[in-house]
Amino acid sequence: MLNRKTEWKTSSRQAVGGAGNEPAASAAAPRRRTLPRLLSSSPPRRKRRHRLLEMTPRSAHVISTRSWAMPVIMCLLGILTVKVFFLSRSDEYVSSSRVQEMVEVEVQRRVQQQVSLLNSEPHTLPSEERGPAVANNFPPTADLSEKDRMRVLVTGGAGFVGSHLVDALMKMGHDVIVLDNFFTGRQKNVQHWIGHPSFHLITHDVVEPIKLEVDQIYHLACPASPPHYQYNPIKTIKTSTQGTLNMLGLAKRTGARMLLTSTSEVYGDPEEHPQRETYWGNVNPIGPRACYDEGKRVAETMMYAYENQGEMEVRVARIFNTFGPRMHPNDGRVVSNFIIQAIQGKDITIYGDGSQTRSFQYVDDLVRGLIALMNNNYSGPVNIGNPDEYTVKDFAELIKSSTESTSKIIFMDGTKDDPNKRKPDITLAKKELGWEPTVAVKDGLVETIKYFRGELKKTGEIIPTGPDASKPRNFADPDPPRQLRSP
Ligand SMILES: O=c1ccn([C@@H]2O[C@H](COP(=O)(O)OP(=O)(O)O[C@H]3OC[C@@H](O)[C@H](O)[C@H]3O)[C@@H](O)[C@H]2O)c(=O)[nH]1
Repeated sequence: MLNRKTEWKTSSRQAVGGAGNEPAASAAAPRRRTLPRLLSSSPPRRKRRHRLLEMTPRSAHVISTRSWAMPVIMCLLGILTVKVFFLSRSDEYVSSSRVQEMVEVEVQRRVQQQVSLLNSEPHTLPSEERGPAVANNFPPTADLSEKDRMRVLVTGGAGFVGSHLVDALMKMGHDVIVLDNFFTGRQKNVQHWIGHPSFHLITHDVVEPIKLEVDQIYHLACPASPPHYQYNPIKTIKTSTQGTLNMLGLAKRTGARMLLTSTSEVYGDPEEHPQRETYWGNVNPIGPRACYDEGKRVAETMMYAYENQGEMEVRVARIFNTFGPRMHPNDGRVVSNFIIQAIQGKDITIYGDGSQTRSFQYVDDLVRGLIALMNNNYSGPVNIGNPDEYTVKDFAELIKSSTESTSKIIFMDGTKDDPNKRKPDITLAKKELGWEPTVAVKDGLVETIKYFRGELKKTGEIIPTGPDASKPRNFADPDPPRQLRSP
């Protein structure tokens, strides 16, 4: 050992010194070697690798002095070669060319599958390929001529009213485009049209602009139930203002006629009864309902400003309380709450003393009214509602008897700025549109109760959305209250 070390030291000195009898080179070499040692105990990795690869006279000398190293290295190489040979024959070993071959085959298989899907008619595909969202049979649609068929946009088309309007337009034979951000809308409301060549569903928030080619626009998008629109008042205002501006911009660019679904809430807590379209309303501009009421009022203002300035065709429907199948189980409005409570034997909750009045129309009548207004020459605002007026207390009794419920009717605190009375004057709609409601409230209730019984069967229990859900959203808590989530 000692001899070898000495031999190595001697030979390394010989190697360095022997490399050059020039003094400059031999003086510089020790300085280069000692500097890294000051910084670390071993030389840097890169340098070490470099030294191994470099065949300097010193390393050549080291190899030559370790003559036993060569057979060991050869032996190791031999073992490695044998191992690679056996591995390549085993099942676990897959060469890179084989991997590439397998990938190509798989890609080809998938492309062929997609091409065959595209070539088949959507309604003839086996159900497992279509997925659960596509209906087996579409409802029948009219075969309109190219001249009569229109591209109709329905914003909020997956909502309660929107989806019924979509049904009517599809059945008439038009091409229908639905825009919905699914805040209160549900895909299942329009599921029966998915896959139909004339139906297009786009997930989109009207607060953002969109470019489409359309002939008519029904602009419904906006939460309409008090707990929903009060949940995020700023968003409600943006939807009615920015959303309506975006749709007006689209209408102007395409030359489409546009209908805004406004509301009886533009009359606020009315001092005129029943309300005619000429009444200017009584709205608290800073109350909890203002985000919706004032939002719709300014939306109406924008519609007529565009009409006056832009030579556009606009229509405004002031919709009164509406009910029917596809109302959201967490809607929170009086019809859905009372039915849900009654069929589950829960307390029927009246806000206030129940003397306030409302007039209820069935959704089919509303849809007929909207289509009549859109396709009529009259362009001023028109009330669309059923003048059949009830106190909320009488309405609770009606629901209780219609459902043969054992529920108790209870009275809770009234809500702020709740209008005391509401009933449409529909003289104008009768005269200009030849429209009036045809479905009696009791008949409409039969269908609606049947629908909610079906929903209850699917979900087991429905917890009605109470007045607490109306509290504006706290921005520190981004999680929506349970009542606003889809069941
Ligand atoms: O559980 C309930 C729910 C509601 N109510 C009361 O029932 C009356 C009707 O309330 P709703 O929530 O159904 O609807 P509102 O009439 O207040 O607003 C509606 O007006 C017309 C539409 O444009 C809108 O859809 C909506 O804003 C109110 O007096 C309300 O306080 C109850 O007594 N109990």
